[in-house]
Amino acid sequence: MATNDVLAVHGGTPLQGRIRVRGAKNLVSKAMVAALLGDAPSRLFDVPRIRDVEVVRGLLELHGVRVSDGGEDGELVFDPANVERASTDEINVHAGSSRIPILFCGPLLHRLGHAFIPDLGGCHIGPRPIDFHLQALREFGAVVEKTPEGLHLTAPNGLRGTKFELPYPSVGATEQVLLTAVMAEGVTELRNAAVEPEIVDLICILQKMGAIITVHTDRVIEIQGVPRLSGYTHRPIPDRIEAASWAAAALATRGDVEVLGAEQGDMMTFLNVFRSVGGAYEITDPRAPRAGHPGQEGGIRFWHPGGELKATALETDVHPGFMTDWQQPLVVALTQARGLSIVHETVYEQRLGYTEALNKMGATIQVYRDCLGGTPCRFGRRNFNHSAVIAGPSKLHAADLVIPDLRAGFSHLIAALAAEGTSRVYGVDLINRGYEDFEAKLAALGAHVERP
Ligand SMILES: CC(=O)N[C@H]1[C@@H](OP(=O)(O)OP(=O)(O)OC[C@H]2O[C@@H](n3ccc(=O)[nH]c3=O)[C@H](O)[C@@H]2O)O[C@H](CO)[C@@H](O)[C@@H]1O
Ligand SMILES: C=C(OP(=O)(O)O)C(=O)O
Repeated sequence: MATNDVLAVHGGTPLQGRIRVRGAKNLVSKAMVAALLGDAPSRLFDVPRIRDVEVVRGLLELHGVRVSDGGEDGELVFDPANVERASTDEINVHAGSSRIPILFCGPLLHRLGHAFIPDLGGCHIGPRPIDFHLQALREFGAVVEKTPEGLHLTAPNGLRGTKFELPYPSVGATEQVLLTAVMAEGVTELRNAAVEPEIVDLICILQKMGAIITVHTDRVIEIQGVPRLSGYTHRPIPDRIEAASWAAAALATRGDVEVLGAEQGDMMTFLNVFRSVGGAYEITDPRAPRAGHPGQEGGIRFWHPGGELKATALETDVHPGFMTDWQQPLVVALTQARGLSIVHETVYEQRLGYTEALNKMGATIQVYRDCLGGTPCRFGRRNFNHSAVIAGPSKLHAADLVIPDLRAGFSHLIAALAAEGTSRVYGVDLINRGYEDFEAKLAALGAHVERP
């Protein structure tokens, strides 16, 4: 961590104002990988300036893809005319920085017959194995060799469509199958697929490129391989995790924040919980114009309507359930709710470690190994602290905090903003991995923060 990687946060001021979210971190980076599959340039709008985008851009450029800025702010153009092998040393510069490199497997195997994948990064919220990815790739005909420097993959007999059932609806493994199956020979049937909005948007992109993908009921996706794909032009779905994070910040600080660009459809489950704990929101998107504001850019306005927040019980789950990435920011707001809130984290086994820092600030959160929810999950009886009981309301006070990962980091930041006094938050640069210009946005919302 750099010595200046610290933010002094003077808490106690409600966040108020407007900020804007752009393309979703969890779609944009995959859309960039999809551009590798085309035989013509692709154009992507609303690309946020975040670390994951830089990493994927770097990897694409190493593989010969020309990446340039388009005419609009946030527009990137990818020209895959000269895709080529990159050296393992150069690729390894990006080792440990993101999870996206694993999705280069299928596209690179199609384009080059070989792929080298460095060690993955991403948030430390559980072991995060890639066994489903590798199993699926082997089913397609890939040969995977694990070496100390990373993964080498080849496809000596090409890639062929297959029938594959995921043991759990993994987002990344579903994307792996999609990005591989679209140009594999024959038909692929994927069962127990993830159907997150970011996946549906990736399917839209692939369809624009010429892919034939059918989403059946019951998490079944069928892909008919095609011999060539063209480029795409696409404006991605907005970042629903960032939008929910600002919503949680508004609630925890008793503030009022309009998130321009946020969309109701992909946030319905979050909105229901937000309202049931006592938060207020208004859909201000252009499809719901307000009198006197015709045609203005809209989104969702979130605010604390006064009075006390109410405790709730929630379980994180795959879509359409309550997203795991919403959990950490929302829990900070739950420390301000009267009564006992219960959170059962069913997607990652180790996503509650950040609650220790909240307790240090005055919160009362107890974590449990048991499944404290209606649905027993994969982690029950496996010794993982994956349920939490939050007793509130608690008065939060300032503390020195070290950011462990992206969403936990944002939750630390919200807690510092809601707390009385000045906190020092170390390792804040990690937040740039998924929150564009977060310091400028904090300033726009009236937060008192500074780099000491
Ligand atoms: C870059 C990106 O899009 N990240 C998102 C993506 O992560 P990511 O795609 O890594 O998450 P997955 O949906 O794959 O993981 C879900 C669960 O499946 C397990 N698993 C996954 C793959 C595998 O091969 N074996 C295995 O056991 C994981 O350890 C985890 O417990 O979806 C998660 C779930 O919505 C989000 O929290 C992340 O923000
Ligand atoms: C877990 C997350 O991301 P990643 O998969 O990139 O680590 C996240 O965005 O909250």
